[in-house]
Amino acid sequence: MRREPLTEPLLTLVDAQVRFGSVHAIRGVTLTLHRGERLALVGANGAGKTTLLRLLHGLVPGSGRQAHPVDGRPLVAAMLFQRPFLLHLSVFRNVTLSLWLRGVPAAERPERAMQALQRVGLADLAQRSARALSGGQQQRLALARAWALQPDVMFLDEPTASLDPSAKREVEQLVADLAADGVTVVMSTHNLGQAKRLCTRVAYLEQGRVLADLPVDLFFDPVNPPAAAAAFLKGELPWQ
Ligand SMILES: Nc1ncnc2c1ncn2[C@@H]1O[C@H](COP(=O)(O)OP(=O)(O)OP(=O)(O)O)[C@@H](O)[C@H]1O
Repeated sequence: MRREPLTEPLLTLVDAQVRFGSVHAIRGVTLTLHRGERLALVGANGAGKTTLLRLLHGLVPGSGRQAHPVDGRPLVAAMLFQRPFLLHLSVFRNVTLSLWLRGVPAAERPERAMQALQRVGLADLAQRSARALSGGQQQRLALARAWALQPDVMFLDEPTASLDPSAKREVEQLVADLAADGVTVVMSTHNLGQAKRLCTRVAYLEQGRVLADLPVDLFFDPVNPPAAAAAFLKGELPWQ
């Protein structure tokens, strides 16, 4: 497979550590995230994927993180959680409120919110209560809310984990669309097929360490799988 040249770095971790009391959740992780990459984090339950996403986003205190400026301004990032946290408000207000929280001027909010809702196919439901949406629609709303922020990078924590196959496909398509728009993506997933479909690079975590970090074709090389992840890959196949 042809390798894309690396673009400028957005985020760097150098020997990053995260501790929750006696739990050492991230141990000595060093990685650089470049603009335009789509990085999948894979590994068993408790390996540290969510914590690594939260560290990259700056949501947990940890050492060794550096966010780089983009075109001379601070990096803009957004995170999507496994189960979206939605307020008891309309679909539209859920988006405008997050724009308000990020300091977007009032005059810009309605248009940006509607554009984002159109992008995810929810414009017709703008006035409906967000809590009345189906699981797949809620995840699409969460994507719209993140996309409205015009982020450089999006962190997705198992974005399709609780969805049925058709909602899963819709959300996967939207993630692919966001990436095609130039948004850098880091996502955790237990679905290796999804990592293969959506990502350019895969990092395998075990007990808080990154044991393999490779371009997607090398990670899933059927002849020479990365030794550190071979047992995991064998256990998780066949892909869903
Ligand atoms: N807020 C917290 N307080 C204490 N321990 C935590 C906290 N968050 C995570 N941990 C611990 O850190 C380790 C890594 O958890 P994390 O949720 O990052 O794993 P994961 O790979 O995302 O797991 P899963 O696939 O089950 O979502 C686990 O041992 C977990 O119990």
